[in-house]
Amino acid sequence: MKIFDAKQIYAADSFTIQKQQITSDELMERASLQLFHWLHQRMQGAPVKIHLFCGIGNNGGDGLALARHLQEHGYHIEVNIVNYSEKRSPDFLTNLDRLKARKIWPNILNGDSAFPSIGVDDIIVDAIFGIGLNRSPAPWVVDLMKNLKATGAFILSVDVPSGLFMDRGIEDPEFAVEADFVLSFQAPKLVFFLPETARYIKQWDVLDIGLDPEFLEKTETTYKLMGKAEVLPLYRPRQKFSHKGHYGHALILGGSYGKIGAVILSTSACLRVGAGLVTAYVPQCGLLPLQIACPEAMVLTDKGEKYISQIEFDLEPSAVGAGIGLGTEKETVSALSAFLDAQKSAMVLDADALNILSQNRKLLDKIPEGSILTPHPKELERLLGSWKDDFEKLQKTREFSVNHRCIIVIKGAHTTICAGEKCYINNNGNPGMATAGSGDVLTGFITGLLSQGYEPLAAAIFGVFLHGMAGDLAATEQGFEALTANSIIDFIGKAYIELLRPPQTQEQQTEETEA
Ligand SMILES: NC(=O)C1=CN([C@@H]2O[C@H](COP(=O)(O)OP(=O)(O)OC[C@H]3O[C@@H](n4cnc5c(N)ncnc54)[C@H](OP(=O)(O)O)[C@@H]3O)[C@@H](O)[C@H]2O)[C@H](O)CC1
Ligand SMILES: [K+]
Repeated sequence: MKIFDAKQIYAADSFTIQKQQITSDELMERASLQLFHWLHQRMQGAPVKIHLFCGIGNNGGDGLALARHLQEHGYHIEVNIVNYSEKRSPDFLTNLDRLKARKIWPNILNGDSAFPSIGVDDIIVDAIFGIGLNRSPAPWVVDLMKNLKATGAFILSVDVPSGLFMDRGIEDPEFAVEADFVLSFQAPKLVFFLPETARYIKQWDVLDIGLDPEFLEKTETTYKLMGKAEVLPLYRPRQKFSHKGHYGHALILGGSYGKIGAVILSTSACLRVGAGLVTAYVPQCGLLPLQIACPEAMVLTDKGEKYISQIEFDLEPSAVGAGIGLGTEKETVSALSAFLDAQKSAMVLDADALNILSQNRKLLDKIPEGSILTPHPKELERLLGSWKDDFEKLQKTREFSVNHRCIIVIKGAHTTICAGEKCYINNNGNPGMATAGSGDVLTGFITGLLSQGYEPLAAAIFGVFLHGMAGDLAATEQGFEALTANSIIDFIGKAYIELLRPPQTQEQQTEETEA
């Protein structure tokens, strides 16, 4: 699913208005009717008080139009206008007149107004600011936002939580509304998935307001949300008359004294994602544990007892995943440097391999083209330097990806894959996966996919999605707390099955609900 920026949404608005020969007011009416239907379907006329807080722009206009539909259907509403500017938009004014014609008189809230009384079981509709926010809200508006939160009532935000910018971070964490639910028009917004702003959005849904489909199709976006529709076409089915040689020979390279477990996790993940053959290359102390834990894998040992000091082997792996538990000893750095000189095809670089690259920046030029780097945010910071907000972080990551011709997988709640100027945001996975070794498993998955012939970007996208899906299936059975990295490996088979399961027909869905 594409994630459009504010400029593209405004452009889609104007294009739609022109092509469909409608007025902007009609578009607002569509938007507000969608909001109303969503609410009405869930509330079924329940006598809960709904407090609408409307700004003076089009987001506020949506709120006013929604108030009218709610009132027409007998809902108990109270309308407040957050009067932060005198520049009221024409469609806001039209909807204000329509409300007044129905004898609904909104409270006008200014800096010195008392905050209306709201019960904890009431509902708040937040239509203060939409995608048009371009400066921090005035202190009294911030106070009002704090008061909304303090009521404990359910907050439904229209389009975006008020106070969030679409292209930069906020100055202070209190400058935005924390929404329990966001109803976003046409497409989700980037801020829903960024670590600094995602906390303002507990849940979200998209409302289709009929923006021109052709325009949306043609408009290229920097960000895409990964879903089954994007991931499934990447799948490479296994052939009936194939043998293990068709699925590549992957090499997992890493480990040091006390960190052999990481290699075990990566190696078994690589096997279980479908690699034909897997060899682990480890220091000598890793031989026994690996042979016992992963009997299907082969093991090659370095001459170093406790850490890798000179990478030498006599095989031509179809994919390499390096860095897990590697350590950053001086000899290991030289060994990795020499290895990178010889390695020509795209590989996966993780953990200490990334730390070594950050500390020895000359090595960055040796990264084979198309390689996949899988940093967690701290490792990313070591590679890129610090950033002022998530937007700058993503911009720097994209630049790094272009300059070093590699793919970067930023691990996190919404793992984000940057490949050149394009980024793909993952939307599955769960907090149970924030556990030791989860990243080692991901490295194993991506390496295993590369070895089976997936293109680097496809391997990264497919691997991240399957990893999240396996984690979700594991969490369903085990809960968040008991989930370990091994659980993710154990559920990879079910994740494949789930991914490949044909969509249910309407009849099957009904049968399931009735059962
Ligand atoms: N296609 C769609 O998705 C549709 C969306 N709709 C809704 O429209 C809003 C966007 O509406 P817009 O009027 O452009 O912007 P806002 O309502 O967010 O803001 C209104 C104006 O407020 C000014 N502004 C910005 N920041 C501040 C601030 N901190 N303090 C005071 N005022 C501020 C700014 O104007 P200025 O000229 O003063 O800079 C804004 O323009 C979208 O989110 C949807 O809810 C349509 O209803 C249908 C189509
Ligand atoms: K809003």
